[in-house]
Amino acid sequence: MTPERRKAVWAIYVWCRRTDELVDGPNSSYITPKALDRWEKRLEDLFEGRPYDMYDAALSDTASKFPIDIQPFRDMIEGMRLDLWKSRYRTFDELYLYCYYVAGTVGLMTVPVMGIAPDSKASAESVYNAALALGIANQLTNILRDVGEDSRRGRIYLPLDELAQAGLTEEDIFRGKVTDKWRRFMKGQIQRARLFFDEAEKGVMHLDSASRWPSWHRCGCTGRSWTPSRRTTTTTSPSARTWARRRSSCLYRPRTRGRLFRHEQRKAKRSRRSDVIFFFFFFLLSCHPTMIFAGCCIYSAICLPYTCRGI
Ligand SMILES: CC(C)=CCC/C(C)=C/CC/C(C)=C/CC/C(C)=C/COP(=O)(O)OP(=O)(O)O
Repeated sequence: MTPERRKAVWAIYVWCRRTDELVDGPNSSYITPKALDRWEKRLEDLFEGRPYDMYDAALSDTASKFPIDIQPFRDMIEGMRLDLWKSRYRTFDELYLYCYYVAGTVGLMTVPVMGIAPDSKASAESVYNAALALGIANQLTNILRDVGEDSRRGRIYLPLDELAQAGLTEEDIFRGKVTDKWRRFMKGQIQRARLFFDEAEKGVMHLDSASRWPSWHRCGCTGRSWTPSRRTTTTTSPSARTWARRRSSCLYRPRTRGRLFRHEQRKAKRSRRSDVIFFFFFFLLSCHPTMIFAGCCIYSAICLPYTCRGI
């Protein structure tokens, strides 16, 4: 990513982190809806070029350089408002809305910074939808990872109607006992999160090429690596997290990368083919002792640069 875009993404990240800290951080017990209203007023001010502090100034600067819209930022604050009073989600629709507020919005905030590839034939809407899906997928994954932690705070972010259909109760969640019913239920939840990752992955290749790598990383490593993990269906312990992270770096990277950058793979294959042809040519020349020097010169002057271009 270009340094300017990187700074802009940091500014967005810092604002999101601070917003999240309001309801999840050490002072969260003092946060009231009024405090969130003040935070929203501060957001409006910084979008109008009146930042309160240097972190706001970073986002204010980003808003002046990139076509970011204020609405996803407002929506994220709305998600924090929800977190102040809501600790149960009756259906997936309710949960989806929460996921949009607290995570899908991040996708919408970042696409204008990352940029859409100039040669992309995809509509802007489909790229934004993919970005939204990446946020939802990550939030669902976090929810599945943190069931134990959330339940200790009295929160259940799993759709209650689906829990009931699986024959599970709130008590089962608080007890934290892993049963076959629980495993079956989690498998279904994981499958759904993976669908959102699939949706997101389709959009990454339409991003500006300089911005694809971090998005792909979020699709393939930090998020999705959790979802196929069997261990996450049975435990939410820190060791399982470490295990899943390790797994993500060795298994998921090559597979997803292969899919995302298929055209780059084809390019590399073409380059390997030309490499073989040139090497053969070089070999023929080198058969005669007087031609070894000439062969080296021809190879390094003509063939090598041509071969490397394709990589
Ligand atoms: C796919 C396309 C077209 C674009 C990508 C656009 C981007 C970068 C979207 C990012 C969406 C995203 C990853 C949102 C994050 C939401 C989330 C759940 C954050 C939590 O982050 P963690 O670091 O996992 O949280 P913890 O601190 O709880 O571990």
